Amino acid sequence: MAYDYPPEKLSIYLSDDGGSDLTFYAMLEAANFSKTWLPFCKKFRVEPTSPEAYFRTASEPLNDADNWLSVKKLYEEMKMRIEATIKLNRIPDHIRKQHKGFREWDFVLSKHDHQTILQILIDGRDSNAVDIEGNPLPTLVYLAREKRPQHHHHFKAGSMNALIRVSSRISNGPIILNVDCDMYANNSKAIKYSLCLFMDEKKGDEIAYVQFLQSFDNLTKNEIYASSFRVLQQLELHGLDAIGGPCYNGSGCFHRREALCGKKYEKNYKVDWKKVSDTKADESASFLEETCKVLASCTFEHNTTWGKEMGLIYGFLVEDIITGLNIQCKGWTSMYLSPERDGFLGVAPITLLQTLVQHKRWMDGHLQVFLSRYCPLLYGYKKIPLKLRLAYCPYNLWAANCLATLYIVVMPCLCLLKGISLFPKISSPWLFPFAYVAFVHRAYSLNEFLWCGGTFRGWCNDQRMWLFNRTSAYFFALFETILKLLGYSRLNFVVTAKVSDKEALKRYDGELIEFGATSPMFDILATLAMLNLFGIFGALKKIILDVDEDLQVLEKFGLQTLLCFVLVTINLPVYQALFFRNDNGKMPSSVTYKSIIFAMLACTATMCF
Ligand SMILES: O=c1ccn([C@@H]2O[C@H](COP(=O)(O)OP(=O)(O)O[C@H]3O[C@H](CO)[C@@H](O)[C@H](O)[C@H]3O)[C@@H](O)[C@H]2O)c(=O)[nH]1
Ligand SMILES: [Mn+2]
Repeated sequence: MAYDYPPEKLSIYLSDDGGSDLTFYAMLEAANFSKTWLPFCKKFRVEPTSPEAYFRTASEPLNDADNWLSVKKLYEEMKMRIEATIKLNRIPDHIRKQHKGFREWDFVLSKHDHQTILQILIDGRDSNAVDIEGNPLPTLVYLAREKRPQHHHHFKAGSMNALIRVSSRISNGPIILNVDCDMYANNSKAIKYSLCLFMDEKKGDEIAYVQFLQSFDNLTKNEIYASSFRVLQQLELHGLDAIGGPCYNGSGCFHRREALCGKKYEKNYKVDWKKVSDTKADESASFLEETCKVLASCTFEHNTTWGKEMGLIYGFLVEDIITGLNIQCKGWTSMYLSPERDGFLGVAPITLLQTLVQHKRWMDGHLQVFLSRYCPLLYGYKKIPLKLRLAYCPYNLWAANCLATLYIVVMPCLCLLKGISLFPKISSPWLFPFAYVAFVHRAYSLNEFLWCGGTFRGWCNDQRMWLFNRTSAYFFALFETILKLLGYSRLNFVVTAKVSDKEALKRYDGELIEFGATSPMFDILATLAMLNLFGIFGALKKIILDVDEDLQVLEKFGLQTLLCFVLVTINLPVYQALFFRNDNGKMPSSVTYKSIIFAMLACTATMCF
């Protein structure tokens, strides 16, 4: 709400897919607080404009400290009221009386079974809707779309489409910004920046969306879970600008409403910005609340093209990617923006399992896109440049990467135990191509990583996460996508966890990898780690026992042993979690036993046959 932009031209919509009266209450409090907060932001040039993030680090200014402190106190009191209510887990009567909207929850059966709840908390057209200094406030709307067990809700895409329809009736702004629930505005100029691109006289009218770089405010220095996608975001996505535009990443993205609603780009399409502004409805707020409800109902989309041609596309785990691709295939371009001060900050997963689950969903979704009729190579034919079609493919095929990685993790090590040499001898000239791939390619990657502002340890962690992801999350993603194709499994969006306990948070800040749960993914990771440990033992045994052949062994198995050694080094935190840690983040003992048994079985089987 506190963006550096005329408030009367802003409307903010919150989609509550949880359909919770607690969220509604928090929003009501926020609406009230905004009357103080907006003038405060202007006066003290607050950045970031999220009070929670701002007060976490800011200290009072020298001039007008009293005013500053009183607002901070107001904020903290509000926070306490909200937290107390959450603890109570119901809305007390004196609060219920504050707003007619609470009455809606008398009819809510559960979060999966309720009517549309639509409340205009601040009506920007109302002359009484002003802040404490008498300036207008932006419109603020709460929406919980209708949910019924017998109707599919299509996850985030469904909720976005409901929002698009409701907002088109109430404010109908030509540009839509969408932000995930775990992100906050970090740069009050972001709207103006994106408008600069949309309103560019030469190229602006071609742009369908402006995607901001996704950053996170909870990253540690060396990013143990490699969540920032440093190189991808800072180099690769920028590069796409030159060949048709970046993909849509789901959050921190400004869309042209028309393009999002399915309009095709026509040559010489021109927007007259003076005309598009101010097409607001002139009915009363309560009338709008009643008439818009049907737009967010379960049945509204039946027999329409919503989810197919209009709005976000249904049926994919990466609704954002597929929607962006579809828009580009309609002739629009897109742009990538990464201002010096990040536009939006989000929350990255803080445990290994959360990270793996998130990756699994993404890779599952990407592969699903590749195998669907939207496969960029075919679907984009004659619609988008070949370069852009090709650029989508590496991401789409990330999951398939698991096969090669699993091979390189398992086979060299087993062959080492069995005494089969896979790579050229150390003295052979054929060693060169292998050495080249192994060292030069990694050196290049390290260089890129450092260039994008990462640390050396960060790069090592990044490499480890590649290994973990590819051998577990991607493998399961591949597996599940195939099952889905064969009709054995259904689409399921596993929401990334937003809360974790304090101890886990501490370990995260200390950059200690959090296992602490049983999961088939951990079984795989631990087994592979054990396997390579056995491989190294086997190699050492050979070197020590065959004393006179000493050099022969190294000569023949040098590269293979080195590979095993590198894998063992990458896996050091796994051994630590398996055998040496005592905190709750260690590997559960069932995983330890399983991994030892599986690895031993694999080794014995190889030795015997
Ligand atoms: O049934 C649902 C499920 C999710 N969401 C919203 O979708 C957003 C993203 O969900 P989250 O669990 O945070 O997923 P992430 O993995 O963090 O999200 C990334 O990946 C998603 C695609 O998999 C994109 O939609 C997101 O924009 C992108 O940030 C959140 O705001 C959710 O509230 C809904 O509204 N309804
Ligand atoms: Mn998220």
